Amino acid sequence: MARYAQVQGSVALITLTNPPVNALSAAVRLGITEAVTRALRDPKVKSVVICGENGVFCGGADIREFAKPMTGPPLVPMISAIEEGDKPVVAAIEGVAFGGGLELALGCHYRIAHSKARVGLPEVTLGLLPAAGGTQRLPRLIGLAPALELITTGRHVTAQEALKLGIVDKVTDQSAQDLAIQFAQEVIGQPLLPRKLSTQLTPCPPDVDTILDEAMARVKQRARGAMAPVACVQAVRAAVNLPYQAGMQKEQELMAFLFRSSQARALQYCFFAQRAVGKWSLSSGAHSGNSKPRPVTKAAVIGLGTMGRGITVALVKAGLSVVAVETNKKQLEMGKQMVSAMLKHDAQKMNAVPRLDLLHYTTDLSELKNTDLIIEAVFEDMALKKEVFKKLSSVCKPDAVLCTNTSGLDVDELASVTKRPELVVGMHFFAPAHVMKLLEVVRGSRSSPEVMATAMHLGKRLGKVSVVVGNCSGFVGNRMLRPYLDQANFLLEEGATPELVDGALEEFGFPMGVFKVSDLSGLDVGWRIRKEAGLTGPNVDPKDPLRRRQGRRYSPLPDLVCEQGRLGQKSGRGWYLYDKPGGRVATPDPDIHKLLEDYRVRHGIRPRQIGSQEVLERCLFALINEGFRVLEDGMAMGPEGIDMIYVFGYGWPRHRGGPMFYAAMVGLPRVLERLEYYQQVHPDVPHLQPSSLLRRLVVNGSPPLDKWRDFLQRPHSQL
Ligand SMILES: CC(C)(COP(=O)(O)OP(=O)(O)OC[C@H]1O[C@@H](n2cnc3c(N)ncnc32)[C@H](O)[C@@H]1OP(=O)(O)O)[C@@H](O)C(=O)NCCC(=O)NCCSC(=O)/C=C/CCCCCCCCCCCCC(=O)O
Repeated sequence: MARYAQVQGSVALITLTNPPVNALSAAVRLGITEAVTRALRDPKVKSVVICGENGVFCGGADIREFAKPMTGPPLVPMISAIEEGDKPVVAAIEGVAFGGGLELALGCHYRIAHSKARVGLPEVTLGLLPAAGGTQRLPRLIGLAPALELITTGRHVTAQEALKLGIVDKVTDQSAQDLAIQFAQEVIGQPLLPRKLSTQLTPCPPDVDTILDEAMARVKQRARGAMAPVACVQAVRAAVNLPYQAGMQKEQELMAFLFRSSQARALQYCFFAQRAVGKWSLSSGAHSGNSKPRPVTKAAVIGLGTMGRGITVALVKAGLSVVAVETNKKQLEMGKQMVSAMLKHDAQKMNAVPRLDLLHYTTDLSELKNTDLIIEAVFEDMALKKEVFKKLSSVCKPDAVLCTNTSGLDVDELASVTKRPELVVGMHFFAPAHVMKLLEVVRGSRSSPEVMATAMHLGKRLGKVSVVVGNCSGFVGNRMLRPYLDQANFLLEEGATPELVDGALEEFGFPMGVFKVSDLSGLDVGWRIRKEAGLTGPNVDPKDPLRRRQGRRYSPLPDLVCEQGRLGQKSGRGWYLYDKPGGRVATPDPDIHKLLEDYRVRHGIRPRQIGSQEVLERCLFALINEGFRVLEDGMAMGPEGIDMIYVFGYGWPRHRGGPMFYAAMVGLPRVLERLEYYQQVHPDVPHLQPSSLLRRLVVNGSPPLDKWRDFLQRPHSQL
């Protein structure tokens, strides 16, 4: 796992060999330890170079090992032995040096990086801290403020920035390994002590306490309950206040606390789940490994509303040539201006030139003859979308892929109006589409494996986390949202306020509670959907009482709020009050409290005290229950897909792993017991009826999440 060679007569070359990222597994650590001992003992060796095979230095500790009992030599003494040795050691960094990989490099006396290399300490994103000396050596090397920023955010830096910060000593466009070997010979005999970071003091500005206090306040505010960033600041504080060995002791103590935490487990689960969803498979046997994507060089977007503009920007940023179609001339002009502005803004941030040359605007669908893939993003109306698809089917080349950005309409119904249903697929982006990482790729019953591969591959090019889902109403994300929203409204009826419900959800870790999100999105969106579904407005069955629709409990509260012209942020009033239309700062509104009180009086509801626990259980367990139904219905490949949808699309706190992971952490028997309880209290809410899959899992001893698939009834997959 580490190769040893002697080169140029006196240089020992140690190469990490653990593809694909040379993670520091037990075997690699053993290999490095043995190789370093050999090099330090061999009198013919005067200096050492450490590098990684296949153009990657090291992706850090082996994350898969964290779930198992530790074996092999520990990292800390391994790195100390390198630093303490009396021969200069040079790290040759190609590809990446992340986490333990950078800590290994910091234990070396010199670091040389390839110009395309990136370095960083991303442990915080895994619920950990850089506990192989990273929190003690990096501040000593680059100073307090930059070290705090890198360690608490896990941000990756380019070789050029690493050079400026002083993390690396040289950057080369040639082979980092060759330069390191040459450099290792040049530094033989130079004093090593100043290069041993553990012997140095952290450079301290006079306002050191202020810097640390501000950093702590900042991470607490951003962390939304995540513990690792806070522990990172505490560890870096030790690098300032304590001698190196005591600082290391503090680093280990903090790591021991984080290492076994549920947050670390959740974040590490997310790391692997994010990668797992890219490896899709269909019930037909087609999968990401055997299905080839079609080449896409020219794409089109139909409709330049909010979604269409964001999708256009995302495509151009990925280097695709894009035809943007908008039949309404005024809307086209407005769209054009906004797309250009967004592209210019992004390019400015990255010091690049906006690729406006990749764009062509038109009102004419017949200009799509040569496009490889078209994304329809017109108004969410089935009749309109069908009309567009019919036209696309006749004007586009026969093998062009037709995608819809619908957020929940039937993809098969759209495919049925084309002459190529096998080339139709859903690509459900989330607003703003050029920013949000999530993409639901919706498989219609006739979507071909090739077309799935094309959509998934395009998602990857756009930098999205793409998840394959089945074609059901609302797909996965929005389908699970409905019971969550319903419960939030029912809680208002029963005695809660918007700020009480939102407070509990924000305390849980959501960036915004459900009512603030609704205000942000615009309350009229849901109102229109409810009208179309016959839940409110003229199509309501006259026999239905006000708080009952289609055989189940219904809360008309959101409709009443809309009827008062309170449409959310855009009108300056929604569930909250804003300082002006378009204002962002929500304040609780006495008028809403009055509306709720009057409503309860009118309907004879005695308000009761509602606590955070009930808010969380009712909102989150109802959502989770629908997640089990999604699995049972075969609409998702597995719980990982659902979790990634919620983490990347709906603000579910990553340190809680996603709803299905959270359910497993809470304990499935507990989730089942609470759902049964609430269902008894609210028998007219079918969403609270526990799913059969949840019951089956509990009966079978609550197996771990990666075994849930074994308990699905077959044939189950709609994918
Ligand atoms: C940028 C990457 C490296 C590569 O990206 P890309 O090219 O796109 O490829 P990927 O698809 O992401 O990855 C390819 C496959 O490799 C797998 N992978 C990647 N990195 C790792 C890794 N570090 N470990 C294991 N596996 C890894 C990945 O899953 C893919 O596999 P597959 O194809 O899906 O099967 C990118 O991958 C990346 O960013 N990787 C992660 C980098 C990272 O986060 N590194 C930090 C790791 S944590 C670390 O280094 C910690 C160091 C401190 C060590 C402390 C030592 C532990 C002390 C224990 C304390 C004990 C307390 C005990 C208390 C008690 O007693 O209870």
